[in-house]
Parts: sequence; C-alpha cells; structure tokens
Amino acid sequence: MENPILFYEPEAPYGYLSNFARFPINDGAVTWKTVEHFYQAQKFNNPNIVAQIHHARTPADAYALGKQYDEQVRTDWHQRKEAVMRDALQMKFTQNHAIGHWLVATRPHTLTEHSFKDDYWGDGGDGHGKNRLGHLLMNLRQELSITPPYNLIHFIESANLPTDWGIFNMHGFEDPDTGVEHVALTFGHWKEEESVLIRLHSECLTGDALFSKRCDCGSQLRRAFQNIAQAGTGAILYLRQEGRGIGLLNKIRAYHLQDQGADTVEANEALGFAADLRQYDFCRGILHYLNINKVKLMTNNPRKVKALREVGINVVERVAIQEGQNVFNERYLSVKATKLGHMLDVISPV
Ligand SMILES: Nc1nc2c(ncn2[C@@H]2O[C@H](COP(=O)(O)OP(=O)(O)OP(=O)(O)O)[C@@H](O)[C@H]2O)c(=O)[nH]1
Ligand SMILES: [Zn+2]
Repeated sequence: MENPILFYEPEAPYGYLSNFARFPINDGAVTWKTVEHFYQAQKFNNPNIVAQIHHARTPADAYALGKQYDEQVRTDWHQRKEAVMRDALQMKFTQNHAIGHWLVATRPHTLTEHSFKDDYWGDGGDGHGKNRLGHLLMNLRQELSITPPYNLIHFIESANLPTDWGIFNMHGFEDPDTGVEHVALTFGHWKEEESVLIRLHSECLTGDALFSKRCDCGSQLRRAFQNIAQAGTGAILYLRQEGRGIGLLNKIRAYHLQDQGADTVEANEALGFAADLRQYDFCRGILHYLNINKVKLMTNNPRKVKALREVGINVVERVAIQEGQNVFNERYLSVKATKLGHMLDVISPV
C-alpha cells in the first residue's frame, strides 16, 4: 500500500472517514446522527442509556455518555465490538452514496486513524496502535470496489463551474475498464426519492464547441442548461461518446461520406460500425454517486430511454428537447426520426 492517508478530525481533509463525521445511518429501526452515536449505544442493554446516547446532540456527547456508563457495558462487548463497527461502517458508506465512492477513490493508500488517544481503533499517535478502524475501512473499500455500482465508474474530484446559467458543480469520473473520462454537472439539491431533471449528453465536439449546424447537439446542450437553471435542480451527464461512440476522427470520416450523399446511418455502416455504439451501464454509477434514483430525461431518443431502463436507471418521464433545427441538419434530423426512432417534429427536406 502507498503512503498512508491520516484522518482524525471530521473537519480536516478526509474527515468523512471519521466516526464523528455527520453522516446519518439507519439500522432498519432507528436513524443515528453518526456512527459514533450508533456504536456507543450498542455497548448497553439498558434502554434508558441507549435513548440518552441516541439523543446526544454531538458525537462527542455520545462518546462521553459511553464513558460515563462504562461499568454498565454489556459483558460480551469486547467480542462484539468489531462486528458492530463493521456493520456501522457498512451502513455509513452505503447509505451515504458519495462517500462510498470517495472511500473507493482512496485506493491504494493505507487508511490510518491518527489518534493519540486510541491505540485500538487508531494508531496511538506514533504508529504503535492497531488502527483497527483503518483496517475495517480498507476491508470495506476492497468489498465496494468490486461491487456495482461502485465498480462501474471511479469518482475522481469535484469543482465549481460558473456558467451563463448559474454556478454548477462539476464532478469528474473515470471508467475503470476503458480509462475514458466523463463529467457530471449538477445544479441545486435533491432528496433520493425525488425525480431529477437530467440530460445524458453525448459529447459532440463539432456541435458543442465548434458551433456546427450539421447537428442539434450544441443547441440541445444550451437548452439543457437553461431548463435545469429554470427548474432550480438537475444534472447534465456529459458523456465522452463522441460520434455515437465511434470517436471524432471516425465521425469526420462519416461526415465525409455524408458530404458524398450517404446518410448518418449509412455512413457509419459504410465504415464498418453499427449506427449507434453507445453504452450507458456506467451511468448507473454516476447517478448513484449523485444520489439520483428517478430521472426525468431530456431526450428525443426513445432508444436512449430504453437503454437506460435496461441498465436499471428509473426513467419516470421523457422531456422533449427539440432544438437547433436548420437547413444544414434537416436531412440528419429526418434520418434520426425515420431510421433511429427519434421523436422529432421534423420538417422533411424538400
Ligand atoms: N457517427 C455519427 N455521429 C454523429 C453524427 N451526428 C452527430 N453525431 C453524434 O451523435 C451524438 C449525439 O447523438 P444524437 O443522435 O444527436 O442525439 P441522442 O443523444 O441520441 O438523442 P438526444 O438525447 O435526443 O439528443 C454525439 O456523440 C454526436 O457526436 C453523425 O452524422 N455520425
Ligand atoms: Zn452533434
């Protein structure tokens, strides 16, 4: 393992790894403010003590109560505590989606609770301690890293992205199988049970960045930003699937054939590609990270709706996004409608 990540204070870097970090856990019956509240309460059979710890305002108060009633700790606690801690960490990192992906992203570093006060769960401050918390976290990290949806995409980092439509949050991801980088842009906040307005936008350098009129992508991207800003919440998953998955240079080869009369499907096929090579499975990992369970999908492409549902994404509504129709892309749009099933009110070319 490479150089250790030392964690302790919840407010410090990697503080989310601390049992004092404010991530609630639900044990099926009760919601606990933090892992510390849950862990301290499991020491006792006395319901009054358990209730006092459950209502403790802070994890430090919960810890203090655990100490205060030390002589009433259950007799089998020493044998049970590791299993209790393991359950608590499992709940914390799977019920709070983003930190589960953050934990996986700490690989391959050693995780060490750098605590001068605790040489069982921590390292004792000078490394003589057992660091059992660090070891349980690394075991859980290994488990999650091979489990969907954590293994479908790797979260890398987030940053702010000021745009013409407001300040979005940008989240970078990497496909563990292909190394392809993807981006999600989020605006506002939502609860897991809400349906969120999203756009799965396939990268189109020509349309998104070079103001091309050969397609509708750039106009659709701008409209997606506008719709989300107006709605107050939403997300754009910007997927590096240039050319419906054949890449930029092959798309230029396809455009070259289209300049000679082929349509957008015939050109792909003439190059030996299917009409649409895009896969969406990894999107499940991105949406899980973003705590999005139900989506209102901005698209004209029913095949995309079907493809997302097939990989387990709950599309509750399709929101039309017809933008940017012009003389240069009329034929392209009408072929998408007739051959690729797009739902477009296309003015058929003369
Ligand atoms: N191979 C190929 N790709 C194209 C062509 N025109 C646009 N694209 C790519 O198609 C992708 C966008 O797909 P679209 O069919 O426009 O739209 P969609 O994402 O399937 O459906 P919507 O969600 O309604 O936009 C981008 O990756 C573009 O680079 C083309 O003529 N040939
Ligand atoms: Zn395009």
